Amino acid sequence: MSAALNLINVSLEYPDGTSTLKALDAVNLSVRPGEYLSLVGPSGSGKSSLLAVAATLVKPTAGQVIIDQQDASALSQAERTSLRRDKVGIIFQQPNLLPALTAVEQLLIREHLRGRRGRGERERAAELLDVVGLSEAAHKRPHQLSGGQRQRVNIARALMGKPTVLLVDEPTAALDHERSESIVRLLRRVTDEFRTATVMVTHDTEFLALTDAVATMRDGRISRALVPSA
Ligand SMILES: Nc1ncnc2c1ncn2[C@@H]1O[C@H](COP(=O)(O)OP(=O)(O)OP(=O)(O)O)[C@@H](O)[C@H]1O
Repeated sequence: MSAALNLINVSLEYPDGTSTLKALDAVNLSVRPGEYLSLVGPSGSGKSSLLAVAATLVKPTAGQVIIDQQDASALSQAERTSLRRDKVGIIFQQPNLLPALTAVEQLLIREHLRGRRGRGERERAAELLDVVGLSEAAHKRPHQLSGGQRQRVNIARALMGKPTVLLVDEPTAALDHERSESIVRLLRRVTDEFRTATVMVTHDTEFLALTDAVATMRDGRISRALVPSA
């Protein structure tokens, strides 16, 4: 099966005084639909840079980012924005929910702004809240939800646009052990059910066995290994 996300020889350089700093150094990575990849590595090794480039939020200095057969590097900025909107789900460490909105409204707001206000959207939002175990909390606002529940809303919201690629940055950083495990398990389940190519940056090495493979970053370079068995 062809990859849903393909990075080919991707480099990202930042100016650093008189020289340049290579945040990404000729990175090659491909992730298939239904595959759940952990991305680990020390602070400053390039994990966030890789997610930002894969999300098409940052243009690499060199190389290609291919999402669902489309080469983002060959697109205009407007085309990249619509590729991102249609194909990429992004889950940041902090859920960034809007305080005034209920859980179901958090899922609907983006569709609403896109002019999609039909019954289909409301049904999908209800279905996704069920998938993440929050049917009962659909009408609660963020301050009435626990940290784990807020992160579940964040995950459901990222799935609203039916993404091909799901990029997740430290989803468990603010959670205790038990809640962290249930979030990693939930991401496993949605990866299987929705066939997303999921990349999760994590420091929680104890949950790596729930994912299919581990890529390690060091000084902007990546190595990929099969996941060690639990
Ligand atoms: N906007 C920027 N301008 C200049 N240098 C940057 C910028 N963003 C990142 N860097 C540098 O690029 C390198 C990779 O950073 P990156 O944030 O991708 O690492 P990371 O592995 O995600 O780190 P952490 O685990 O601490 O979040 C670091 O040396 C960092 O200082």
